[in-house]
Parts: sequence; C-alpha cells; structure tokens
Amino acid sequence: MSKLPVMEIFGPTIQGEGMVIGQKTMFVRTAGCDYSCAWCDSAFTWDGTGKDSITQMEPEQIWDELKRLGGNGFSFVTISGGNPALLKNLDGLIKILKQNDIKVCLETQGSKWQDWFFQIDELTISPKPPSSGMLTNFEILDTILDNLKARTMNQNVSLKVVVFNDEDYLYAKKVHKRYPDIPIFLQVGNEDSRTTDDQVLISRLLDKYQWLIDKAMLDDDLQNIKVLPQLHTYVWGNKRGV
Ligand SMILES: C[S@@+](CC[C@H](N)C(=O)[O-])C[C@H]1O[C@@H](n2cnc3c(N)ncnc32)[C@H](O)[C@@H]1O
Ligand SMILES: Nc1nc2[nH]cc(C(=O)O)c2c(=O)[nH]1
Ligand code: SF4
Ligand SMILES: [Mg+2]
Repeated sequence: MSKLPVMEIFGPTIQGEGMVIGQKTMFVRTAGCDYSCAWCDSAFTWDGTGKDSITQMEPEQIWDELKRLGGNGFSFVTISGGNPALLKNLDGLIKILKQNDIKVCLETQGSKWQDWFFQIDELTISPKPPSSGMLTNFEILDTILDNLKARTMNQNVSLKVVVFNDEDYLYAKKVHKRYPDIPIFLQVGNEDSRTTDDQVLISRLLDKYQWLIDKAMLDDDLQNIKVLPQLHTYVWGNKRGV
C-alpha cells in the first residue's frame, strides 16, 4: 500500500508557469503543505477548505485517471500541490509515468529534499519571498541545489520567485546571487487569487507584469533573467482545474 493524498487531477492544459510555460500537460495536485503562504492560490490544498476533495490513491489509480482524462493526447505530467516533496512515496507514481514515456515536471518550494527529485525531468524550485510570510531556510535550499549538482544532463532545474513588491524583488535578486548558475524566473504575483471578475483581474495582472518587466530590464544585476506572467490566469482567471 503506497497511497498518495490527491487533491485534484486535471488536464490536458498548458503549463502556465516557469521554464516549460506553454507545454501541454496533465496535472496531479497533491494535498498538504508545510508552508502557509499569505497569498497561496492553492490554499485549498492545506487550509482545510478542500478536505472533502482529498482522495487517497494508489499510483495505478492516478495513472488510470490521467488516461481517462487525457487519453493518448499527452506525454507530460506536472505534479504540484501543496508540497509534493512532503511525500516520500511519490516515486511509485513517477515510476509508472516513466514506464509510459511520460516526462515529469515537479513544482515545489525547496523546503524538503526527496531522493526521487533525481527522476524529475523538469524540476522547479520556488523559494518564497517576504510577502508570503514564510522564512526561507537557506541551509536546506543550499543542500537541495547542491545535491542536484549530481544530476544527469537530461534533468532541468530552475528557480522561480513570485514577486509582489520591491522587497520580494530584492529577495529574488538575493536568490539569484546565491545560485548564479541556476536559471531563474521572476513570476508576477496574483494579489487577488479569489476574484471572479476576470476583466479587473487581467488588467491588474498586466499592469503588474509591466511593472516587473520595467524593473528587471533596467537592472544591471539581473543580466540573465526571465520574467513571466502566470499565463493560465490571463486565459482562465482564477478558475480551478485549468
Ligand atoms: C501553488 S504552488 C504549489 C507548489 C509548491 N508548494 C510551491 O509553492 O512551489 C505552485 C506555484 O504557484 C505559485 N503561486 C502560488 N500562489 C500564487 C499567487 N497568488 N501568485 C503567483 N504565483 C503564485 C507558487 O509560488 C508556486 O511557484
Ligand atoms: N495551467 C496551470 N499551470 C500551472 N503551473 C503551475 C501550477 C500550479 O498550481 O502549480 C499551475 C496550474 O494550476 N495551472
Ligand atoms: S508553498 Fe506553495 S502550496 Fe504551500 S502555501 Fe506556499 S504557494 Fe501554497
Ligand atoms: Mg496554480
């Protein structure tokens, strides 16, 4: 028995964030997080509001559900949460995905290491800036990124920092300075991840994107930087399961 706490399985959709933005992908969202970010857009995975949606699933059942939803139309699965890195036994799911020639992407915040990180094709580590209310344990983050130096050429690792304000921006610069060899993405923060007024939301997010671009483009410290929106929010607003 190696069941995993699953909050939702959805797709196919596009990966809206980070280094594989635009990639056609299925999503598996696990339940539970060791953080509680002030602005978490997936708080239902950890704040109790989604507890009735949590299903304990065997990896085979997750694979069956992915096939039911995605048929033969996908070759990429993104695992997010919550923090999937809380789950020691996630390797069972990764194994089945690999056996079926599926590329695997993981979203995690860099607070926990798992040996199965080495099996992830596209690993995004997203340490949290001050506006989240969380404190980064840089010793753990150092260890994770140090461990990953032993990875194979086939595995991509990137950092992604969500930026809401000037303080967050300085934090992102600090992260880049500490790990200059890891590709880093700045991501627009969504201040209102609950509103259903898409027009207002999108217009605010566009302003925020422009603000972030303007800052980064004028900054000599950030020569090799990528600045991205959360693309899915510009298409579907705060809708869940897309
Ligand atoms: C919901 S988290 C789940 C994975 C993992 N716990 C993490 O934070 O990386 C997925 C991504 O969404 C980002 N995110 C969460 N809330 C956001 C918001 N309000 N605006 C922009 N990005 C957000 C996180 O920073 C993270 O990069
Ligand atoms: N389309 C889409 N792209 C995403 N990239 C990261 C997501 C996440 O919640 O981890 C996410 C999500 O929820 N939807
Ligand atoms: S670490 Fe990720 S899932 Fe956890 S609270 Fe923060 S944004 Fe949400
Ligand atoms: Mg999301």
